[in-house]
Amino acid sequence: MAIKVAIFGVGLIGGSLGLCLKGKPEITVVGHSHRPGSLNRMIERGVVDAATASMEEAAADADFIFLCVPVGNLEEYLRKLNELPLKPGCIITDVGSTKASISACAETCSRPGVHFIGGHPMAGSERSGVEAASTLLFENAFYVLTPSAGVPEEAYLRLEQLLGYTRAQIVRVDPVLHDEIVGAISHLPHIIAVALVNQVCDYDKDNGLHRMLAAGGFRDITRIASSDPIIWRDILLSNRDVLLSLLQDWNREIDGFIHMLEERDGERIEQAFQKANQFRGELPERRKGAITSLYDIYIDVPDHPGIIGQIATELGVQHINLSNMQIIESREDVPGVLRLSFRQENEMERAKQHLHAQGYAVYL
Ligand SMILES: NC(=O)C1=CN([C@@H]2O[C@H](COP(=O)(O)OP(=O)(O)OC[C@H]3O[C@@H](n4cnc5c(N)ncnc54)[C@H](O)[C@@H]3O)[C@@H](O)[C@H]2O)C=CC1
Ligand SMILES: O=C(O)C(=O)Cc1ccc(O)cc1
Repeated sequence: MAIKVAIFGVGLIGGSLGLCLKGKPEITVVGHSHRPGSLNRMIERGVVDAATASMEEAAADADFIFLCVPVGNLEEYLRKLNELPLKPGCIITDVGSTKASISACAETCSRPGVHFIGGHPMAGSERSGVEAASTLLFENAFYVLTPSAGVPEEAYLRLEQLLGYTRAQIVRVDPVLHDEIVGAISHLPHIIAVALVNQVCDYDKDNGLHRMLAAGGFRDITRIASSDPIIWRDILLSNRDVLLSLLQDWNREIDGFIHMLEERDGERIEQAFQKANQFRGELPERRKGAITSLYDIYIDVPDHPGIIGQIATELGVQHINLSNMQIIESREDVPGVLRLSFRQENEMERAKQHLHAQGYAVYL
């Protein structure tokens, strides 16, 4: 039975969904863009089977409609779709980073035979646009669904089944609770990263030394400050009330540090680092809240061209399956440390021994 999937907004997330679904049995993926000039790009990038600037054409006969536009445009799309002829049983879902307002909007404009199920893949990056789309983006990540009470279980299960192609782990969460949690673990960190970068940017104007000396820690904590301004403007405004409350708590945390420093209270400073260290150590570190454990080793990578490809080839020749590799930058001009991740402990052990025998500094 043919399944038509329409994706509105084929950027990082829409494009990655397209890559996960295109070419799967019976599935045809149609991309929609409000800018006719970007239709060719999504075809060339291979993320959709067909592309159109007509909402009617994209939505006609679709079994699933994914809204992947900025949060500030979601409600307008939902309202417009509701005025179009849609296939009976059609499921409309979105990928927006907030869920309370779009879920409330869906309840006000729901219509019989068309089901809205809010969604939020808890994976992404600071990059944006279809060029950054990846088949692997959602693998092992959590994918939140926020169906309202009126959504038939059959529709929920149909969407869950389709999303199986993303290899993400589906979790059902209440939309308001979703925004509170994601406000704390994603939206607040983005604000903090941006505020910190801008603070340092202002100091840097005097001499340029801050920029030059900025080390690994600054880069680690501020990567997400490079995220798309429009996408994040919309997310923050949509989760305004939650964020205002979280920022009050943040001010209290910072006041705590001011107080500890004023009092030269070394003991409390130490305790603050210990508490953070312990909680962070307990996080499911393995990227994107992974379902399956990964086993990691770290190696120092010498600074010469082709070294990373050489290491991957050496493991390949030994038939050791590498699950992921990541350069952990310490300085801009030095490759630094390479993290190699394996799904099997014995593969990690074999890699460790092999690379050690080849003269690499390997550690766990
Ligand atoms: N960036 C991330 O890491 C994540 C983003 N999200 C959510 O996914 C959605 C899309 O974000 P990304 O794919 O990152 O952004 P993106 O910028 O890569 O893609 C956005 C897409 O929407 C289209 N678009 C932009 N403005 C529009 C407008 N005014 N009207 C109609 N279409 C418009 C763009 O042409 C583009 O195809 C957002 O709602 C965001 O909150 C969810 C999870 C992760
Ligand atoms: O790049 C990162 O670490 C992110 O935090 C990506 C991200 C951005 C927005 C979301 O709604 C979910 C995930």
